[in-house]
Amino acid sequence: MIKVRVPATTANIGPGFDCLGIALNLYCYLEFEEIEEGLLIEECEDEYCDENNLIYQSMKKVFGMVNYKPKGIRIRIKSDIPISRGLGSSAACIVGGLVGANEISGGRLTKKELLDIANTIEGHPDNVTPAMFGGMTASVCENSKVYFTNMKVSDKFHFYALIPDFEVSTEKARSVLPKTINYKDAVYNIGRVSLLINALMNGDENLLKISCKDKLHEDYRKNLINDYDYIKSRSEELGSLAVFISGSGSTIMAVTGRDNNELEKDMSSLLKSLKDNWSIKKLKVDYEGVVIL
Ligand SMILES: Nc1ncnc2c1ncn2[C@@H]1O[C@H](COP(=O)(O)OP(=O)(O)OP(=O)(O)O)[C@@H](O)[C@H]1O
Ligand SMILES: N[C@@H](CCO)C(=O)O
Repeated sequence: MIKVRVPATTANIGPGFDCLGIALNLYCYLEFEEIEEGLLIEECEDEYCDENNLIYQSMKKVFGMVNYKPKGIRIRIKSDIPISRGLGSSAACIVGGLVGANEISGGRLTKKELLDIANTIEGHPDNVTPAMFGGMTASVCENSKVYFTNMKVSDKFHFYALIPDFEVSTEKARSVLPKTINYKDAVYNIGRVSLLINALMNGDENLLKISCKDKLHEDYRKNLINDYDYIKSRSEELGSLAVFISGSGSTIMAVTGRDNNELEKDMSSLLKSLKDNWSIKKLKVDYEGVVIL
């Protein structure tokens, strides 16, 4: 039996739409086994418990590429990554499925080759790259190949995920984006994402404050997240250096410059006063990416 652990990921990080992502220490655990026949998916939510399951569909891509025909497949899912909350649950399924299938079929593909397949399935590389390799990654895709760089985030920064009980699917969150953007907005983001990478690596708090801002997706998506503006402004008042939509939402990510117990306490009581149920999770950067346990 093969056991795989895949980290959650937060993508975009403000201005880095579809490019920047960070792996976090919240995990999806998967077990894989070749069985005599059929498809057995254990501990899976009913709506995902069939042939269309994203983990299984990802496995089939690897089997097809290396021409391996398993008799049957058993998958067990134990995931702490909430679904459709902007913490990379789909990337974790894809990366986990690809790595599991590669192990079952004799380990013929490299991690880099698996990343290229993962990106094709997900449609953008910003979650699957850190899920595969860990750390903070900047990635782009050219001719179906992912080119990326892997970086360390300064230990100075702390990540607080504010996770609501409602989902926002990536499909929905992409459907509200405009078809074109204007030059000014593109320039706004290009400058900021360049500075943001530097700020996160070097622990530059002032630069983080200025650079973690976005004009390409936040304004269009925030209406899908109840109380977004209120939570963001209160969180900034309480000492967050940056507050952004994690991936395509619905989670809101707050970054602080120190271990801020006060912020955690104050944010918890603020979130309790809202009409939806929100939880707050303090997360660290994961530097391992997917691992075979
Ligand atoms: N534990 C799971 N079991 C089965 N399928 C899952 C699981 N987690 C995620 N999925 C699949 O991933 C889809 C959710 O992907 P979606 O892109 O909407 O959200 P996300 O990946 O959590 O968010 P984001 O991409 O913004 O970080 C589900 O509809 C399902 O197909
Ligand atoms: N970059 C992606 C991340 C979510 O999958 C988006 O914002 O749509």
